[in-house]
Amino acid sequence: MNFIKDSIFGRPDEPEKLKKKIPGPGVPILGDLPTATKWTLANPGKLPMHRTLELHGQFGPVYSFGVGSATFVIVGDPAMFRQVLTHEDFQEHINLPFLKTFGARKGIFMADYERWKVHRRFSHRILRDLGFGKIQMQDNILREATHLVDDLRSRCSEPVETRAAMSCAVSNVINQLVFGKRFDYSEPEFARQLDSARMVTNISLTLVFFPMMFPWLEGHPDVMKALPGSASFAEGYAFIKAFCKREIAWHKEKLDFNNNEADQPEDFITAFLREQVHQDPESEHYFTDDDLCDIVADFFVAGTDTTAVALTWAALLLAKHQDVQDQVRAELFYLGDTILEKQAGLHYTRAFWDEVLRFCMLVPLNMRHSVRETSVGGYRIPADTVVGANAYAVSRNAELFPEPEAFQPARFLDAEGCYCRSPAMDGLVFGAGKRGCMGESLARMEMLVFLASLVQNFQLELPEKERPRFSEIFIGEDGAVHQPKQHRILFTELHRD
Ligand code: HEM
Repeated sequence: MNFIKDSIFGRPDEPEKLKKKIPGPGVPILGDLPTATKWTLANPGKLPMHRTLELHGQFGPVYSFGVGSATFVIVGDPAMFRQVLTHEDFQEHINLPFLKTFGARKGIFMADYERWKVHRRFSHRILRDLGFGKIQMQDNILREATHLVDDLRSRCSEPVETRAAMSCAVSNVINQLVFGKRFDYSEPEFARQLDSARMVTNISLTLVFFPMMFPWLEGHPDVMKALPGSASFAEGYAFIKAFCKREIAWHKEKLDFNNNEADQPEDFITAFLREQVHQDPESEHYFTDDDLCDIVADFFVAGTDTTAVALTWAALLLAKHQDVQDQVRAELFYLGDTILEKQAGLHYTRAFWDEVLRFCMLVPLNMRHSVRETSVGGYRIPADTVVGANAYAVSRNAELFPEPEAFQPARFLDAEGCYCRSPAMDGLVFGAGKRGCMGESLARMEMLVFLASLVQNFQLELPEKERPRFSEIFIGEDGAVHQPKQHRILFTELHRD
């Protein structure tokens, strides 16, 4: 029994160890600011996630640094990583003052604990009723895949910026689910929507961390709004909220609340509004229109660029590794629309996806905060400490994943070529525990269907011009999601004989 408990939550820490100071970089008073600046200047083009790995090697699996009044603890050992994600002492996401400044308080991601609990439970129920993550969603995704293929086919003569194409397809799946409609890829309104999602996802880490280091900024929204990257984030977020508000108003207008026939609501907003009329507006758990707007905005932001960027990485890796592309295609080429029913037998494709997600690490650092005093790895963690579960360090752990910098889908296959899930992948990509990703099953479905539609219809290649840039493209860019640098891929149509 103790063994099971320890492997899930980690081993209880011995009291005498808890007195140790957590090692880490930095100098007295100025903290990590000079050391981080020196590293950035010495490593142009590299990202903070790369530094976390170096610090992990230098200081060990738990290290800490301070800047301003904030202390950050970063945990990169696999068992401790899972402890941070699943233990109730770390069940809250970090307080992100900049998000609150721009009005994101009532959805799921940033809601206070009590509100989060109600919103998450309720949203889960609605999504389940809408067939979320189940085979019913398949039709929506398959339909969108045909639009994606048509779009790429019309642009076969020249290299295509993959991320933009993937964003259209992925976003329309969320649009169907949440708003009950899809957009034509050429609609200007849709382009604005996608630009806005990108402005939000491309948020600079300065904007994320600076206000945490200098909390007095929270009382000075004007200064916060002047920080670098803030204008673009604010513009993107305001557009998404305004769009969600318009959609809610439109749904309210057309919805017939007296018609109880509609047991099977067609989208999230309709289901939410139907529930709202049965609630007592005086109750503390009453769902307001503002709650709905923020929840819907959370789904839109969390569900668009994450999956689109995963597909962009996958396309890039297929273009780079033609042998891998051949093997994925061999498994998917003749499956047509039956892909999701057959997925259990798609051994190479499942291994491919695990390796893509391990290799590119979309969310390298999963940030939580300690809700009470606790401990990790023998160190005392005071209440209200920001604790980062370093998924990137786990993904580069050579004991778990030999030659971690090599892209090798076969590492997830056994000697017979059967897919073999590694327990080390648990929580690595989608988080885990009560705060784990709400969209994992949908994202996995989309990744599989859209990937199949690409390899069934096109040969993917890196254009000559992009080849020398490969390592630069690969180091990628920061933001809420780790993404490859902008690039283009050549899609050549395949003909079935
Ligand atoms: C490849 C695609 C995706 C990746 C890599 C991803 C990753 C993540 C991660 C790492 C978290 C934080 C988990 C934690 O703290 O343990 C998260 C949270 C979340 N994700 Fe995703 N996600 C993806 C797709 C989606 C989709 C499609 C949706 C919605 C439809 C979605 C909705 C959410 C929401 C609402 C949360 C906040 C959960 C909470 O705070 O309780 N995600 N996601």
